[in-house]
Amino acid sequence: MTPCTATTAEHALVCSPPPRFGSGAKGQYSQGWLLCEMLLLGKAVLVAIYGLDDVFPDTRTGNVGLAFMFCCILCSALCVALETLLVTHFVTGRRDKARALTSEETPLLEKPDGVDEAAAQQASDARTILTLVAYSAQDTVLLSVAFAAGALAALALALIPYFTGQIVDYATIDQDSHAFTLTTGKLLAASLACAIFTGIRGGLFTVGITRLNVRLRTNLFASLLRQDMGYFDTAKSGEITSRLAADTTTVADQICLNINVLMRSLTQAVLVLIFMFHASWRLAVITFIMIPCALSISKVYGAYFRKLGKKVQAELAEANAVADEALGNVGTVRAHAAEDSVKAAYAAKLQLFYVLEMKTALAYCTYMVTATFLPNVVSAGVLFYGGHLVLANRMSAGALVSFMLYQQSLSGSFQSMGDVLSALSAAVGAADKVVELIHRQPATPAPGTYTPDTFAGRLQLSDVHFRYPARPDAPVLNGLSLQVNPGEVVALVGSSGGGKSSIVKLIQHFYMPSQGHVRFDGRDVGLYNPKWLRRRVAIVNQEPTLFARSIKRNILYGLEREDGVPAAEVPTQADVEHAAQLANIHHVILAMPQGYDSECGERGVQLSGGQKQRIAIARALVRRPAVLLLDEATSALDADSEAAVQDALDGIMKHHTVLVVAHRLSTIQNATRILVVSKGTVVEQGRHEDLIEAGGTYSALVRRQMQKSASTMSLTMRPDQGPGPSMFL
Ligand SMILES: Nc1ncnc2c1ncn2[C@@H]1O[C@H](COP(=O)(O)OP(=O)(O)OP(=O)(O)O)[C@@H](O)[C@H]1O
Repeated sequence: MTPCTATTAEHALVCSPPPRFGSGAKGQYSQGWLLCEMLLLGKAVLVAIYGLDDVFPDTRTGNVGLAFMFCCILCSALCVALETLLVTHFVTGRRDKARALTSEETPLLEKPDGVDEAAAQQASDARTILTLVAYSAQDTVLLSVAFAAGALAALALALIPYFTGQIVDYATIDQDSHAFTLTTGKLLAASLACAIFTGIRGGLFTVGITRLNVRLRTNLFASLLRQDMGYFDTAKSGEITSRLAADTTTVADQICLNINVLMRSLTQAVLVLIFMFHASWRLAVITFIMIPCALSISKVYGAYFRKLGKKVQAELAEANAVADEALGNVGTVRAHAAEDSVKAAYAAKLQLFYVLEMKTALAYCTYMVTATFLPNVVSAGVLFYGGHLVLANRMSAGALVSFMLYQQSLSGSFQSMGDVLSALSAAVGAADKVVELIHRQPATPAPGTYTPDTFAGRLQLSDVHFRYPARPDAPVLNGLSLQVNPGEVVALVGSSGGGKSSIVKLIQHFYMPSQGHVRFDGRDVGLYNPKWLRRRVAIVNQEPTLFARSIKRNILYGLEREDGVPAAEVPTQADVEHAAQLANIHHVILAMPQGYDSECGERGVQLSGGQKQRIAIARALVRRPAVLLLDEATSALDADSEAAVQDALDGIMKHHTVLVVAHRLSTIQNATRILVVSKGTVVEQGRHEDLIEAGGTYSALVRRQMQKSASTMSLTMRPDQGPGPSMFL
């Protein structure tokens, strides 16, 4: 019966103390460790069961026996160290990969030491822990039951050595077969109780982990959706999804599992200590002094080893940088016949890495000798003194066996607590990023709440200056002013990169101008309730995005019950079909086998570009908006699709207030006003004819496009189409 079995298994799962790397190394280390322990335990049991007098007839021989045991332990420790040295060599590659991953996950480990930084880190850790506690508080009952089950399991576990000692006494000294059988039954009952409560604890914690995981994901997702567009411009999408997909699970798993083990080890240690004092207070005091000494040595070594690990990692990163640079520019390397110098540079970096790794291996070897030897020294010391107590009839042999088992269990608990605490701090480091993101406040102020009874849709931009947060040094709009009155169709034209789409984004309040105002009906766009406003100001983007759902649900996107829209306000099937008719796509949808229920596929891949765009137009129109923002994009469409989209837009523009980023001459010709945008300002405005007559930027733009169009006309023009409508500006 080994009371540490559960500890060892769980320990291996959750703890990542610095000196143990790679499952192979850890496995072999554990085997060697177990061998030593079994050797020692075997001796202890032998000595205790048969009585020191039988095995070693007198105290002197007993001492010789113990000296022999010390030799055995030392040999075992050396064997383990040797084995470790070899394993260190073999697992070097795997370990560095693991380290690189760990450092990527927890860059706080890589930050330079500094008082301010350390204080900030502490504050951030505290906030992370508080957040996680707050999230877990919702499962107080579940977790309390899990902890109670854990405590009962620890109690039952602590009883096992106690009964084992009694069994030894009944079988050897007292020779009481009835008590022997009864105690064996008790031992089995304690084992069963321990197993059942361990199972309950494990199951409940798994439920807790999953619930925390779901809660973290939900809150993180909500926080991400709340963020300003500037955040998405700078954040890497892979990183964001990895936070959501991997980090949340890691955090929930690591934190819960480590807290679970910590609580269990703590309870176990307390109970074991009580039993130990009960078995022999003298021995308990000795153990209590020796175990922390042994653990302190491990701790000091751990810090040194981590430092060494960082250096190794830095060296490896430099070697990788040399390889990356060479492989990323292999053509240049070859063209300049620089292969030899690149190889030499890489080898030099690897040599530095190798030397450091040798130091690491040596340090690891030393550690293993100490770490293997010291616990056994503790055991041997306890056994030596305990043997004397037994010889002096101050303690029974069974109590000594119990004590030895408790001592094993206690050092296991201490070790496990130390490991779990360091693993917890790493997990808190990983959680930091998730919690930080959950608490991140968008750069834009809180959404407005204004929902007026009437909305004419008068749009006004006055003296707007703007730079994207991702490129704060590049001004995009420089004091731009414009007005769109209800019923007007205003077209924005100008060369690419002039800032037309940026104007549309500001009107949507995706970004805030650094200076100036964007207003609807005289009120700042940010004051309006965004949900309310999105129904009154609709957009058709340059590259409309459809989602993997039915056509009907794509048209209704954002207007369904799940979006918080009251049932009475959700557009009906008739509304959807009407919008599709206006968008010139109804007949196409009806021709599909499943009509409005036809799937669009991921990003709308099952539809053509023109169909996608017309569905996006229907999506805008189903809102019955007061203002339509159109960022025309027809350049990617073939002539037929373009004509279909254009027909739809022409129809719409007659009945709406429209601000259109125009690429077609037909749109521009019909516009109430044309604004020519260049370098972030309106350089010309007026009707088509007036601007042509003025002979400025606009007329030059039209002339240039006419020439370009004439040269490609035969490819892009339908037979019934003149050169005009298919022009792109
Ligand atoms: N998200 C962004 N982050 C940083 N800079 C951006 C971003 N979007 C656009 N820009 C930059 O802002 C400037 C104006 O871009 P914008 O898309 O508004 O021009 P445009 O007139 O609509 O061009 P086009 O007609 O080609 O669509 C460009 O220099 C562009 O590189």
